[in-house]
Amino acid sequence: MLVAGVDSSTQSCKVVVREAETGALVREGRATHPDGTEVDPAAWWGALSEAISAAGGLADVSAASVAGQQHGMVCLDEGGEVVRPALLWNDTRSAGAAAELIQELGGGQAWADAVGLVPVASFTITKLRWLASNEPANADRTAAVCLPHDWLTWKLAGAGSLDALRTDRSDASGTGYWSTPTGEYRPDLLRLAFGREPLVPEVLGPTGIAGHLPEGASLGPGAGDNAAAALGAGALPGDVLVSIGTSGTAFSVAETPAADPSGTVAGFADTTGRFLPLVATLNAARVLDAVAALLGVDHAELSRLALSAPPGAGGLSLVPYLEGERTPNRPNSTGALHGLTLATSTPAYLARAAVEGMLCALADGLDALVAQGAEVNRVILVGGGARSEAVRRIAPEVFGAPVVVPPPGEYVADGAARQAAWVALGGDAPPPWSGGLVEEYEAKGVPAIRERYAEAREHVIDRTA
Ligand SMILES: Nc1ncnc2c1ncn2[C@@H]1O[C@H](COP(=O)(O)OP(=O)(O)O)[C@@H](O)[C@H]1O
Ligand SMILES: O=C(CO)[C@@H](O)[C@H](O)COP(=O)(O)O
Repeated sequence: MLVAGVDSSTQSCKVVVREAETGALVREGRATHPDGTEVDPAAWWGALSEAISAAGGLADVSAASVAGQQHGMVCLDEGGEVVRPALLWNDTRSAGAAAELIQELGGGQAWADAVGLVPVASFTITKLRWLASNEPANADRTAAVCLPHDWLTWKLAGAGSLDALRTDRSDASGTGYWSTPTGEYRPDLLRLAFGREPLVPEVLGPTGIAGHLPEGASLGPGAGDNAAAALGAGALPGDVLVSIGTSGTAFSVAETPAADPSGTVAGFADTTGRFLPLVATLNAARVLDAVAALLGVDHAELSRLALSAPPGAGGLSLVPYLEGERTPNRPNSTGALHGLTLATSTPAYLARAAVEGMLCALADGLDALVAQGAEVNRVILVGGGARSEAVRRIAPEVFGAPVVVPPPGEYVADGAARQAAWVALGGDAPPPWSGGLVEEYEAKGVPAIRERYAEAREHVIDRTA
């Protein structure tokens, strides 16, 4: 029996077809997404169709699930047409709306208690407030609001009435109007943000059926991409997953919901009925892309250069806020390079500072998870940035914990496929797919890297416009 999993992520769409019982990979395909923090969902549909074709089609699968980038606001009118391009998780125009909403509900603690997170520009609820305030005609046309994975699942199921929209608790928990602690929508918060209650998708349980493909295969509930990665990588208690994709994320599977009034840790839900405390940064793999482009080298050479410079890069510290930042909440900030001397003005030192700076921002996230009660026995590194040898070898020095790297793969799409297998096979738990051999990286922690970074990150300036 075959199942399919989809990862509709920020930069691309990936499809895997696997054997339901064993998880063995049978076929895969991918296609790219356009750049930008505002994207017409039609581009995702085009990329999904291309990736499905590249993966040999879905005619022979028994079930499929879609995972996707979290938080993006997809507004639909009464007829199911998209009202405006989706605002993505990394679009910071709703930072002011986030500040308003925090103040209106009575502060961070009130939000953490109500839904498990404190609004920042990434979360859907702030985008709805921005729409109501800045594009009233588009707000008026909005009959339903859903997330990227909900919309793609609905399209795969034939784009019926708006009542057919479905989601899952992991992605619902990133909206700001669904409560992780209670497992219910908060229509009052939707009204607070948007002035009224647009239709929102029904939230399915872990193996709920969201619809069917034209050939009859069941569509699972799907998931937010980070929750799907946790399922795909088979994280155990004491593991923290760090994903280095467009976003950088650090998260673990927990038995109880997080409620961090500072907003650093977002108290998301996972795909299985548990919880997924998570810290996200806006700047991860693309920091390395940018520095490689700046130096005129490819990723392999960037990695070689970084590893040729000493730990700490001679005091050169790169603060990676190239897209503004969400953790810490500095949406208008810019990146910075501190500690430049004649000796450190070389490609090798810059490459090392880029890798270390990007990892230091994630190490701050690990600290925040620990403060919320997470154990960090080991870090599992996934995402495109984990393909860099420099990242893999420098990560334990920065994190001060052992790092394991599963074989290169598409862990979000795999998690979606494993959910689809659970839907197809039934039972109390997803099938126990065995992962491949992991590579282990251990190194003595180098606290000086983070100490220097902590000093540097206090000295950034905001963008001019
Ligand atoms: N060897 C490598 N070293 C560093 N970065 C890499 C490498 N290979 C791919 N990447 C980067 O990883 C990112 C894509 O990772 P991915 O996890 O698929 O992101 P997303 O899920 O956000 O679309 C791109 O920015 C890409 O340039
Ligand atoms: O905003 C978050 C998590 O809260 C991001 O992790 C998005 O879910 C996008 O993920 P990638 O495309 O970078 O994997």
